[in-house]
Amino acid sequence: MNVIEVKDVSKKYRIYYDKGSTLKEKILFRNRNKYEDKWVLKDINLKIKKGETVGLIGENGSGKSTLLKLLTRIIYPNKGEIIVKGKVSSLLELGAGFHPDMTGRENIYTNASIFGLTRKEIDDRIDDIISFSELEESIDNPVRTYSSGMYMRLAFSVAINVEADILLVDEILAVGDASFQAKCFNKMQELKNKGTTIIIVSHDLGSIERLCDKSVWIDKGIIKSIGIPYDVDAEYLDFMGQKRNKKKEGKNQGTKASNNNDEQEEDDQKQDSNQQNKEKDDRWGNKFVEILNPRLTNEKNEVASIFKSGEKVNIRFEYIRHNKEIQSPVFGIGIFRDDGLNCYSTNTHIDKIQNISISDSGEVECVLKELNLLEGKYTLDLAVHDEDGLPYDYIRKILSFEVYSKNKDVGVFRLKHHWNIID
Ligand SMILES: Nc1ncnc2c1ncn2[C@@H]1O[C@H](COP(=O)(O)OP(=O)(O)OP(=O)(O)O)[C@@H](O)[C@H]1O
Repeated sequence: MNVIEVKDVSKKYRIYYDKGSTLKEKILFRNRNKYEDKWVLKDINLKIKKGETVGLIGENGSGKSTLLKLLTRIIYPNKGEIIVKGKVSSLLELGAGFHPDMTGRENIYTNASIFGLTRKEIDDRIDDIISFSELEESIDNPVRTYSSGMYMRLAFSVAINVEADILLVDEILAVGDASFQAKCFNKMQELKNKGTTIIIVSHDLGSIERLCDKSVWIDKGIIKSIGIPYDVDAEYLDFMGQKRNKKKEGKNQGTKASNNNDEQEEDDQKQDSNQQNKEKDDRWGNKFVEILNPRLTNEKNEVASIFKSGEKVNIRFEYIRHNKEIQSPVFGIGIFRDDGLNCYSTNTHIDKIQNISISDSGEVECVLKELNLLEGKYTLDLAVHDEDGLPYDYIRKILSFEVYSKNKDVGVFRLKHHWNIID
């Protein structure tokens, strides 16, 4: 049975523009439109069954909270229809609904009564609510004296103790300390097991995967994908990774394009002097063979600096031979985590690549079939040297890159594995 049905729902906000504060501005801008309509949700269709736990994911400003507010009926759609069957409890804006001058205890009574509990029902539960919030010592102080974490504890404790059929939660797991977050998570798991329908907005994809049966990815006000969290989250992460790569590329091109002004020259000079310092500290060797134009490319053969864990990555660079006597140098790579840990290093000698014969110039590629590093920031070292390690060109931290992952395992690498539980 569907307990929530969202049918062709669109929502717009009206944004009013200031005509200016001075008389001159008011006259100048008198014909300016007073407002603009911004559609933040467009033709949303969604069905949620009783007992389902659904995660709403998406970039900042994509419309997730707006959808939750529509389900709570704090706001209404401009188009379409929303059907919600059952008692709804919600935890949206932090502490919304609390009166700052009332004590924690008084706020529990008013807040829980908004969710439809009678005074007797609240009396029966108040000890549980206070105990879950762990606010025994400050429960009789006005809530304006509470920290944001304390607000959240109180709000969550009320929201989960009103025995609603549907619980709507916005980003709860981002607030509060780790132990309270874990307690909230367990409580939601408990409610889920009891059959409560839960819709949760979160940027913590790991929690969504552990808790939810379904993920809904909202992008710029439309539903981009619905399905098993594992799949939808992966699609979303891919999309975000590609977007960040494009942004970075754009920025680089922008810097190159605006080469003519003084500020840019100053920046270039700073960069040059940084480069010279870097050369001193991070580059050494006799340059008999020189490394040039290093880059990392992704599965699509595009130059990139952000990769999904497990993705195929090619390390590429060119070389120029300045000393013709060098026939078969050793090429090497080293990957370091941002805390300096050497995650992996190898070279053509270790890898037993025989009979390397170079020309005056050429290109080298090291193909990493699966970059199974865990999420984090990394740098790359490149080297070309002779068989005894005498460096021709050794460059530390020549490139930086990031790895993102939806897996939350800990360590350096993701080792391929599976589990067998044997009786
Ligand atoms: N009251 C409002 N008036 C005008 N615009 C609003 C209002 N509330 C939200 N918006 C705009 O609507 C869009 C969607 O906002 P919403 O809060 O739903 O996004 P979100 O996906 O929950 O983002 P986040 O992950 O940052 O919480 C944003 O561009 C936001 O600026």
